[in-house]
Formats: sequence, structure tokens, C-alpha cells
Amino acid sequence: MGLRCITTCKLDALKSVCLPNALSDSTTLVNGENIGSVTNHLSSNEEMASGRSEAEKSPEVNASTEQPSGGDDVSEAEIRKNKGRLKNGRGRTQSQGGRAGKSQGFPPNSFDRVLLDAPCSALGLRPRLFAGLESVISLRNHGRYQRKMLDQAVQLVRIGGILVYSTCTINPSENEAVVRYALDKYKFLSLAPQHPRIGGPGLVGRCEFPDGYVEEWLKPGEEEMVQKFDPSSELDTIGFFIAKFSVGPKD
Ligand SMILES: C[S@@+](CC[C@H](N)C(=O)[O-])C[C@H]1O[C@@H](n2cnc3c(N)ncnc32)[C@H](O)[C@@H]1O
Repeated sequence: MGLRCITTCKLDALKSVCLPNALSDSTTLVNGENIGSVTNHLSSNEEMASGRSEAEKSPEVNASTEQPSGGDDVSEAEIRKNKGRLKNGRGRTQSQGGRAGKSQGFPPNSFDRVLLDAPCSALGLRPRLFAGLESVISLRNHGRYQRKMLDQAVQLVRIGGILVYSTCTINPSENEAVVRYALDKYKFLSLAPQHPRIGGPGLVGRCEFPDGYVEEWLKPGEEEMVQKFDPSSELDTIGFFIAKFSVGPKD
């Protein structure tokens, strides 16, 4: 594919699109100058998906991490950060081979392909090492930030490109309903065939919730275009969902 290296960057997926003129001439998309201030404190899906980092919630913590770490004056935040590193390792943003740079986002149509492996309720994970408290309503609400992320991802893919949306959950609100949203809102998107095809079909139809809310899923003919992995099937996989979209002319 002609790939020579992969540049990693840390960026809020809910704010991943920037206007071309928002980038100053002297600023690169992935700003290496700021690498020193990249931290790895965003740990929970909910925290990131909410669009609010821990640093935003606690400005004093963020400010104190800016202190030099070598002197006697080690802040509480620095101690906490080091404890976290001991527990969790260096983290993906600082793994060997270079740190992730900060990104200001990318102009529309910047990418041939985008994979939105979205944060989700993770109902398909096996073994399940944690059990989040979910209700019918909270399960439905995951779709809200997933749709917002998809709105951003759609803008980033150029015409003729590919967008893949995936989750590790079996919850239709986060899978089929997000696909329905994408296809209904962005007429230039179409479901593309997937190879290899190992998973089963998606769910066709709609669901009426006890509070009257109606959620639309796939239409007949669309079910075989997505792949749904059922963790209770003989395939012996985790629960997973994949939808692949072709991006047509956006006008
Ligand atoms: C299903 S995981 C993706 C895993 C990834 N494909 C990998 O192989 O490591 C979803 C990831 O999205 C991250 N995330 C959650 N909210 C985010 C946001 N607003 N912006 C960027 N990433 C976010 C979570 O921290 C989590 O690492």
C-alpha cells in the first residue's frame, strides 16, 4: 500500500474535524512540539466519549502536571501520575517507537479510509472482566456519542473512500441503529461488501421501547452487508459488529 510509517496522534474523536483555515501555516497537523505535554490520563471510555477529559474537569490537576518532575517539589498530581504509570505501564500514547503527538484535527476529506472502532457498552467482551451498570435507557444512549463520532468520521473520508464502523457489543442500539442513522442521514454512504465474511447477518426491523421511543434497524437486504459476531454461537468469538461504508459523491 506504500505505507512507510504510521503517525499516531491523540485527539478527541468528537472534535476530529477542523476547518482548513483553522490550521495556521506554521502548525503541522500532528504537532510534535507539544509532545511533552501529552499525558495518558484519559482512561475510561465514558470519560473520553463525554468529550470531557479529566484535565478539563479538574484544571488544577492539569496545571500541576506541568511542573518539572525532577526536583524536590513533586506535586500530588505527579505522584498520582507516576503511580498510574507503575500500574498501567507507559501507555499507548508513549509506547516504544515514539509518543503520540497532539492533533488539532483534520480538514474534511483528508483520508482514504477511516476506521471508527467506537467506544461502546462492550457487551460482547469475553471474558468480561468488568461489569458496567447498564439499563435499557443507558444502552440506548451509547448511540448518541457513537452517532456524533460517525458524523465526524464521515466528514474525514474523501469521496471514493471507505469508512468502517465497528463495536464490540451486541446491542442493536449501537450497531444496526447507528448504521440506519448513517444511511438515512448521509445519502452518499452505501454499505459495502466485506471480505472475509465470517460473522452472521445484522438485525432487520425496528424496536419500540416501553417509553414509546422507536428505534429503526436495518432494512431488508442490508442485513447480509454487515457482520455480527454472536458470542454464544459456535464461532467462539467475542461479540462484535462491523459495517463497511463506501463514500460516494457528497454533493
Ligand atoms: C473499542 S476501543 C478502540 C480500540 C482500538 N481499536 C485499539 O485497537 O486499541 C475505543 C477507544 O476509544 C477511546 N475513546 C473513547 N472516547 C473517545 C473520544 N472522544 N475520542 C477518541 N477516543 C475515544 C477509548 O478510550 C478506547 O480506547
